[in-house]
Amino acid sequence: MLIIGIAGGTGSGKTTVVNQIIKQLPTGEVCVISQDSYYNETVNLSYEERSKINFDHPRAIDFDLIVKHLKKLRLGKTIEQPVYSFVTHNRTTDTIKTHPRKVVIVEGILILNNEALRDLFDIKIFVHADTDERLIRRIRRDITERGRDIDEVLNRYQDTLKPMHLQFIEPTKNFADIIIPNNKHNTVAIDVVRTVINDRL
Ligand SMILES: Nc1ncnc2c1ncn2[C@@H]1O[C@H](COP(=O)(O)OP(=O)(O)O)[C@@H](O)[C@H]1O
Ligand SMILES: O=c1ccn([C@@H]2O[C@H](COP(=O)(O)O)[C@@H](O)[C@H]2O)c(=O)[nH]1
Repeated sequence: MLIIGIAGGTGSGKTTVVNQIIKQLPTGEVCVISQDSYYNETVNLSYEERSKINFDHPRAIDFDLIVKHLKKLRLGKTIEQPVYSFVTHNRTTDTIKTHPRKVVIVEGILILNNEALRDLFDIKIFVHADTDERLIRRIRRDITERGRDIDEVLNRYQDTLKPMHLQFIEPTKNFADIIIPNNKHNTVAIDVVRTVINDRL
C-alpha cells in the first residue's frame, strides 16, 4: 500500500488534484481520506457556538482518529469514514465504508502539520496557489456550495483563515516531496505524480 498525503491551503486545488490523480490510475486502486471528514465531534454545541469554531486550527481536527483509520487500512481492514456537513458545521450520522486500496490518498489543509500522521505518508505533496487566487475560489465555493454570504467568508478569512494559514499550513510546505503550482491547471505535475506513483507501486 502506498499512502500519499496531499496538503495545501484552502482553495489551492487539493480536491481537484486528487480527482486528476484518480483519473490516471486504474479503477478500484485508490481510496481517499479527507481531513474535512474528521473535524471533532461537537454534538453538545449549538449552531451558533459551532459557527464560532476556528476550523483552520489543528485543534479542530481529530487527528488520532485519522491515524487510527489509516493504520486499520494498512492492515487490510475497511473503515467507516465520517461524513461532515459544512452547512451545519457538524458530522452527520452517515459514514462511508472506505476499503483498503493499493493507493490511499489523504488530503487536507493540515495533514502535514501532525507528526504522527505525516510519518505514515510515503509521498508528501503540497498544492500551491497564490493567496488572492485561493481567496477568490473560496468566496465562490462557500457562497455556491456551503451556504455562506460574502461577509461571513471575508470575516472568517481575516479573523482565522489567513493567520492560521501563515502559522500552521504554509510552513508545512517544507515537509513536501513535491510542490504542485496550481494557479492554473497543471497537467505536467499530474503526469509527474502519476509516474512517481507507478514507480513506487
Ligand atoms: N488550477 C485551477 N484553476 C482554476 N480553478 C481551479 C483550479 N484548481 C481548482 N480550481 C477550482 O477552485 C475551487 C477550489 O478547488 P478545490 O480543489 O476544491 O480546492 P481545495 O480542495 O484545496 O479547497 C473549485 O471550484 C475548483 O474547481
Ligand atoms: O464547518 C466547517 C468546517 C471547515 N470549514 C472550512 O473548510 C476549509 C477546509 O476545506 P478545504 O476544502 O480544504 O477548503 C477550512 O479552511 C475551514 O475554514 C468551514 O468553512 N466550515
